[in-house]
Amino acid sequence: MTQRMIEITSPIFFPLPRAPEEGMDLSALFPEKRPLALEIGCGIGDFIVQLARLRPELNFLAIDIYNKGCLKTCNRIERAELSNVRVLRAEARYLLTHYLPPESLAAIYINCPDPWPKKRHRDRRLVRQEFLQTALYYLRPGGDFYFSTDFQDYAEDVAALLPEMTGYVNVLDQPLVTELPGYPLSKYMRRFLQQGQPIHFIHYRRDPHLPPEGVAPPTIDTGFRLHWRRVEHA
Ligand SMILES: C[S@@+](CC[C@H](N)C(=O)[O-])C[C@H]1O[C@@H](n2cnc3c(N)ncnc32)[C@H](O)[C@@H]1O
Repeated sequence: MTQRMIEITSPIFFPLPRAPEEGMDLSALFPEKRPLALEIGCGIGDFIVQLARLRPELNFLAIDIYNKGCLKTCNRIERAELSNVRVLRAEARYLLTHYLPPESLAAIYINCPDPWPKKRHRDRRLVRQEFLQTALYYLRPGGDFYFSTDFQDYAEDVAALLPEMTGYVNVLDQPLVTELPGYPLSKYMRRFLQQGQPIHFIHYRRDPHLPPEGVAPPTIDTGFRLHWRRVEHA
């Protein structure tokens, strides 16, 4: 699908260069130095605006490949006068593996990622084993991994993968929950809840005792939408 590109001039938006530049440090985009967290697929920004208010001790990168969503997110952040969010138009795996140092994230949030409900499209899902391995590499020890979805089988797949992986510990006493007190609701979550569909939440953490050498570097080099950056900027 081709997107109509709207130029984003908001000071909240950071136009990511095609390739990382020498000495580039995304944590320097913020007026105050704080631990850095990442929301992947921020949509129109209604989750991040709530979260950034709730967690003023963190700086947030909110990313999406959807240009109009980035624009709407910037507008929301500007209206809310929040200084701890920057919006980037970026593909998740590309951003992680090209622009962020290992162990640089205090938290990763992924809400209602594209579910790819058809069986033959399941391998297009973002959150699979390779992705979880990559996320672990970029989380700092003790860093949080949050995942929510309205798709039960997506939630079950992720909930089955995580206990098998060295380096993640479950923060909850169950693999999946349908309520996570204090966790803001995104646009998609609200929509599904209004339709009577539950949202499934997962909250793991990188094992705080896992040494850096205990985490394998990412191997992701293929995957649906991973070509996006090259295509869009060609
Ligand atoms: C179903 S929407 C959910 C939006 C929002 N998180 C919510 O819960 O309301 C999924 C979003 O993820 C974005 N997205 C999908 N794949 C992505 C990727 N690989 N990297 C970054 N964003 C992605 C889409 O453009 C879309 O805005």
